[in-house]
Formats: sequence, C-alpha cells, structure tokens
Amino acid sequence: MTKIKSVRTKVWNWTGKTVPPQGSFCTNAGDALYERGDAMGSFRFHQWLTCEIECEDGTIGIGNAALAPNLVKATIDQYLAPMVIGEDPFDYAYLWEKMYRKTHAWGRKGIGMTAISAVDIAIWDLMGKLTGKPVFKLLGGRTKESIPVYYSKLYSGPIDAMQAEAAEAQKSNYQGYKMRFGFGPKDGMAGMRENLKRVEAVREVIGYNVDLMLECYMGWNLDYTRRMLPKLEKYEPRWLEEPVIADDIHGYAELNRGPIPISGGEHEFSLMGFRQLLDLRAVSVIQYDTNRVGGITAAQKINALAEAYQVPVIPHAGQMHNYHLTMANVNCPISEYFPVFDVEVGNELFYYVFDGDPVAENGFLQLDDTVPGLGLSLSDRHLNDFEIEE
Ligand SMILES: O=C(O)[C@H](O)[C@H](O)[C@@H](O)CO
Ligand SMILES: [Mg+2]
Repeated sequence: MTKIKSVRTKVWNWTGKTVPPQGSFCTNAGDALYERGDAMGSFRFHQWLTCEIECEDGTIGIGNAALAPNLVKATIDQYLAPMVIGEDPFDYAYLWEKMYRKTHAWGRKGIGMTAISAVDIAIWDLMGKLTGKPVFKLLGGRTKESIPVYYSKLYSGPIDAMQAEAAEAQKSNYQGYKMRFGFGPKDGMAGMRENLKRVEAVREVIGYNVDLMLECYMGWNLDYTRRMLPKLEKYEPRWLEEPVIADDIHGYAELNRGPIPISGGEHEFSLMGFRQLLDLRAVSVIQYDTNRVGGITAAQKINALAEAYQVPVIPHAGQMHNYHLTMANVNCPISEYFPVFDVEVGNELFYYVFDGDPVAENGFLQLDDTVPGLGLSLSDRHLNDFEIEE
C-alpha cells in the first residue's frame, strides 16, 4: 500500500486572448442589481485550480475546481492537505468524511465543498492509476457504447448570429442544443419578446427532432418564470435550467410542477443538498458538477439517490470528472459538451489547462477502457497564456 506523500495546488490564471463580453449575453443572478456594466463578470471562469496528489511510489492523481480558485487553493493548502497526507488513498470514503466533518462549521457548501471536490477527484484519479483501471471501471463500468452529448453554447446575441451558430453546430449531429436567455425581469415585456424570438429562431434551425434546452443561469425569478412558462411550452424545451437562484428551492418545486421540466443543481452541494431537491421534487433533471458537489465520492452517492427517484443526472459541463460518472451510470443518459473555442465565459478553459479531454465526434464521445485514472494530464500547449500560482 502506498500512502499520500504530498498535495500540490496551482491556480492557472488565463492571460491569453478572450472574446469580449457582449450585452444581454446571458441572464444571471447579478441581473437583479441596479449596477449594470458587465453583469456576467462575476460568473467568468478565467482561472482554474489544479490539485496534484502524489503517493510515496510517485504516482500522481490530478483533481480540479473552477469556482473561486484562489480561495479553494488556500482551503486545500491550509486545511485539507494535512488531513490526507500520510493516508491510504483507498480509504477515500473515510478521507471524504474527515474533510467534510472537520470543516463542517464553514465547509459544507460553496468554497469548502469545492475544495473537497478537487481533493476527492485527485484521489479517484490516483486509485485508477494505482489499479490500472479507468475511474469509470471503479464506479460501475461501461453502461454505454459511447456517450451522447448536447451542444452547450448559443449565448444570447443577434438572431442571425445565433441561427448561424446553430446551423454550424448541426453539422456535428449533436443530440441536443442548449441556448442561453439574454433577457429577464429587468427587461420587461419587450425582453420577453426578445427571448421568445430567439427560441423560435433556434428551433427554426434545429427543428423538432432534437432536444432544445433553455438556460436562465439564475437570472429570472418565480414571478417572471410563471409568466414565461406558458409562452415557452410550444417550443417543447427538454428543460428550463436554473430559472431562480439556487436557494429558492420552493420556487423550483412550484415551477417543476408546471408544463416544462425544470433542471438545476450546478450550484448545489453534497448528498444532503440533493436530498432536499429530490424530496421537494424541485427538479426533473439533476446537474451537479463533480468539481463542486463533493467530488466523485459525493456524486456517485447522489447518482444512487437520483436513480431511486428516477430523476436523470446530466452533470453541468462535460469534462472528465463528469464523463466517468455518466459512463458508469445508466441514469446518466447524456453529457453536456462545451465546444472547443476561444476563451469567452471560460467553461472552455478546461481544454487549455488539460490534455486528454475527449472531443465529441458526430454527437458522441468515447472513454478509453485501457487508460487508467481519469485520463487527463496537465497541458503545456498554452503555458505562455497562463500565469500559474503555486
Ligand atoms: O449550464 C451551464 O453550462 C452553465 O450554467 C454555464 O457554465 C454558465 O456559463 C452559463 O452558461
Ligand atoms: Mg447551467
């Protein structure tokens, strides 16, 4: 048995080219504030945290996190690393409880749980490498020939540009498309019309034989969503995502009793957080992100609970820490997929930090049964465009 010897965190600060923010790009929780300007500013991912955990035999497992990387780095360095150094990585359930319980006063959600996620993902990558197995083979194995993916971009903008983007994406035979709303309560009835025009326009391009998902990114509220739902029904959305802020669980539950499935979870944390959502029937699709929710250990427990409720799990983002769980669970039908493109909101930054994340082909992606661990390595392809803090 080889024990954990060291934990090395890095914050990768992107200094390269970015696509400038456009107005009405994506509704978000900041829209309720009277300050205007770059409302999406606090929701950009232009930094990423990596966490390398090395064992005595030299094997290194890699975890990651995208939320508040500097604070997550400090949390791991100061609190979590000392808890796991000297321990056996295969005691991963105990190590998870140790991190969870010893930080319980402040760490059960948000930054604390995100830090636990990064350490836990690194431990699972380690266990895969130490056993010579891909992580999904440690979770339940291959449940799909390959993973169907949905195209996730279509941020709100000029209608012709959105239609051109959808037409271009269609050439890759994606199994679904997610678009973002650019208008919300502050934009009144006129904004509602702008939202509806864009849904109509995207449906015109992709048709009605593929799924269309609609993303609000916490930018609407209960009242506005109640008014929008009947107007959206005719476009047959697969789901309406995060219409209200993450804490409005009862608002979710009321909306989810309506005509359109409500999805959420990318801003919820731990098994207990999802138990609340499921008990209240607050969502019809669960979308945790494994690098926020508590890592692979927590995500797999949520998968089991979701299966009991027969609520499908379609994690936020693609990225290997989510793909392995989707491959290993029948109740995880498809994956979100950010196409590779210039750094904009920053979900795509993952491709610049890591090598190994699979590229979708013809609407599906594949995981390799012979590659141990997660199958990721830190990339040196873009080091000139990063300032890395160790
Ligand atoms: O569902 C998503 O992909 C997220 O909400 C995005 O990461 C966020 O950037 C809003 O589009
Ligand atoms: Mg989302």
